[in-house]
Amino acid sequence: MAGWNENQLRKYNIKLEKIPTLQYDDPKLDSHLTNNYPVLIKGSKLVSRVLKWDLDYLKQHMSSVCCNVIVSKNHKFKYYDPKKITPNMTFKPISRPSPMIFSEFADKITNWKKGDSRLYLQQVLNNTIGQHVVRDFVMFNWDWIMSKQKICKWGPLSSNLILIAQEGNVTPCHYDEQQNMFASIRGYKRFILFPPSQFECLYPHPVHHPYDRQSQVDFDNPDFTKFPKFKEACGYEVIVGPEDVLYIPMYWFHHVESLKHGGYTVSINFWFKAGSVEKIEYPLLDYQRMVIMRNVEKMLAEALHDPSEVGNMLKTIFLGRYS
Ligand SMILES: CCC[C@@H](CC(=O)O)C(=O)C(=O)O
Ligand SMILES: [Zn+2]
Repeated sequence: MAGWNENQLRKYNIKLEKIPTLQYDDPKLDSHLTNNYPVLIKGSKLVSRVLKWDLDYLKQHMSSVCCNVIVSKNHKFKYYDPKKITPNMTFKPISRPSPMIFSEFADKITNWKKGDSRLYLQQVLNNTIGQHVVRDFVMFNWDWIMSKQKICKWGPLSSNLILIAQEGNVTPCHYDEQQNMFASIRGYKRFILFPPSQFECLYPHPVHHPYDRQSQVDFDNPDFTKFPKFKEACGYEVIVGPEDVLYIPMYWFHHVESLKHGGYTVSINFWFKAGSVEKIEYPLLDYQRMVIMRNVEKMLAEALHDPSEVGNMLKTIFLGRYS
């Protein structure tokens, strides 16, 4: 008996495959992780000691903590890097940060009405969030996840985010440059993942754009004229429920939604820096090709001293010579 059903999922016309599910102690698990292949992991008890982290409990223990909350005029919370907004740019994001204390966030989502702006709490778990929550934090199954970090030769744990989303909230398709072990505490989230090899179908914004790493394609209303190859995208879908852990390999695109009518969701992610690559092997891995493309964009912008000239120079290099 799954705790969710199909009509809680948003409708997209994208071809979808399934992601494998393995027990935390399955001998096949490590080869998925070391080969940067997504997998849903059951039974790890990674966050089982904090299943009590619901709004009431957190209101009790971190009510006056100021948290990073994103507010959106619609259901999409598309991340942007404010440091990449330049003075001569007209950039009007739909969602924006609106820090508030936890009790205010809890009250706003409890009393939310259709038409109100939506909220998404995305707070780094560190010692500013109060001793009680920090004490719970140490009760994660660190032995297990650190054993995976070691086996996979990932870099250090860079951060944990606690994520509290309203039902129906969407984090649009994007990729991260870190390995991610994503744990669900409350509610169900639907993930649609795409491998780095589908870069050409997902059209991420230019590296210097505030929406760097985010797909330009609006899944709710794809513009097939501007993004024709999106028709060829083939996603890998998985529903992540309480106590499940999803491994999201670095550079894999992912669209994430908190199921409609499922109540608010509470999740924790574990971002690990990429490990250092001992020796480059050929043929290159698809994620390494994304790293190269990012470096070309960065180097050109640096050399030209103007990110807006990068496109023209790439066109000059390519048209009639490589096309
Ligand atoms: C800010 C991080 C949001 C998260 C997706 C989600 O749970 O909405 C994600 O994209 C990730 O963990 O990488
Ligand atoms: Zn992400």
